[in-house]
Amino acid sequence: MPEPGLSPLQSSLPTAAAHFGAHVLTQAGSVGVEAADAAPSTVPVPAAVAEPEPGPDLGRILRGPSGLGTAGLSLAARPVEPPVVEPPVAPAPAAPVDALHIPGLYYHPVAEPDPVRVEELSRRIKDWALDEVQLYPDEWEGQFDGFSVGKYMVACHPDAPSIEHLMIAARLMVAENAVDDCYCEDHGGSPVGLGGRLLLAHTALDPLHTTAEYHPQWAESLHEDAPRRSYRSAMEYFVRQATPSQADRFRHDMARLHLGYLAEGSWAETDHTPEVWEYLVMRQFNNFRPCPTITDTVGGYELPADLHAQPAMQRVLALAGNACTIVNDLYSYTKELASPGRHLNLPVVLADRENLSDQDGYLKAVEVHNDLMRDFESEAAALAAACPVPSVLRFLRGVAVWVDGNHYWHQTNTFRYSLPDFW
Ligand SMILES: CC(C)=CCC/C(C)=C(\C)COP(=O)(O)OP(=O)(O)O
Ligand SMILES: [Mg+2]
Repeated sequence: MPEPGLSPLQSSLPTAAAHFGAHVLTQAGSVGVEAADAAPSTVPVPAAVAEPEPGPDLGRILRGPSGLGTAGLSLAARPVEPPVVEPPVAPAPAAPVDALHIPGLYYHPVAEPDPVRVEELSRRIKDWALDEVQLYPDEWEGQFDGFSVGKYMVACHPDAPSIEHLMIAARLMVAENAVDDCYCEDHGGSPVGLGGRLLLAHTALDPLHTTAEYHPQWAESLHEDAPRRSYRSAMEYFVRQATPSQADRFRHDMARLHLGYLAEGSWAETDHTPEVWEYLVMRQFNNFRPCPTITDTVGGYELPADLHAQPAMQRVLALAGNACTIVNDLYSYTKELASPGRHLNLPVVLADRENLSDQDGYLKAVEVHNDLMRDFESEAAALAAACPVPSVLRFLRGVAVWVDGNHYWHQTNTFRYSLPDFW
């Protein structure tokens, strides 16, 4: 069951996010107030967090440019704060009933995702998959529906101003899973030749620039299989909505993801079980990170590149992605045990490398997850206090909501996941 009480992140972010977020949402789209209300951001807020001095680099960015005629460009000085209005106190959402429960797992229940949005998004993403990218043959329809990407993305992006913004996230989520399933895992994937396939697919995100003679062959190749068709199309929609630096951020995160797939594949090929820390390295790359880091694009605003690049923000993003990904290791444990070959996940590696029983390996993985969650939350709270810029606060809130929505999707996806009998 979830632990009671406010996390450091909940204690410091919600008020700020509600104030600044509501402001930005109003600018971004018509459903702003409703969307902001749907986020679990209305918990009571205790006393303000003490503000540490920003480091020299962060201080410089917050002060903004200092040359002649730049007075209006300072991030810190920009008069964007609406009047402070305390949000209404809503009851904390309860854990869903017909769902999987991992005893001792630290997580935050979310409000039930808006069913109207879920239905509309589910309909539109299926149309895209079938009509625009010919994603799957008829016999995979049940698995596509059972994945419930509509519910997933509505839970993770309650502040999206429109269904079209949600479609940005949903297309990428479907495409990322298509590449993982078809190139790496159980829908025809294999470590053999993986590097070449991933590299060519990566150019659907980060295009080839070459001579007129060779360019057409490359362009045609992007239509040759479902992973490339879906990456190409999802990216085309994404870059229309994203700023150039958001697109660049995404490409970098996807390159990280592909590097992680390659390490996982090479260990599978040689039947190598990594040390626990080595596994954690691989899983930091083979990771959900590209999903929470588009929260600003999906929300209709931008976290400036300089603030995204801050080491403190990078640490928060890595911890959030790692917590999300170890959640997957816990919920997909039985699915992966049943899959062909030996599938690595944190419980399996812990049991092997630390000579633990399967049960103790699993229970230790729960602890590792909980530590990652707590570190994510305290580092995000510290960053929010050090850098109370509206876009930073809203972005941190968006990442936290993504982490919670990701947990919710795993916990409620009983079509895909089940739990071991360890308790
Ligand atoms: C959505 C996205 C960026 C996916 C990339 C990698 C991925 C599919 C995961 C991090 C989930 O892990 P896993 O491959 O183990 O997924 P399942 O356990 O099969 O659900
Ligand atoms: Mg898994």
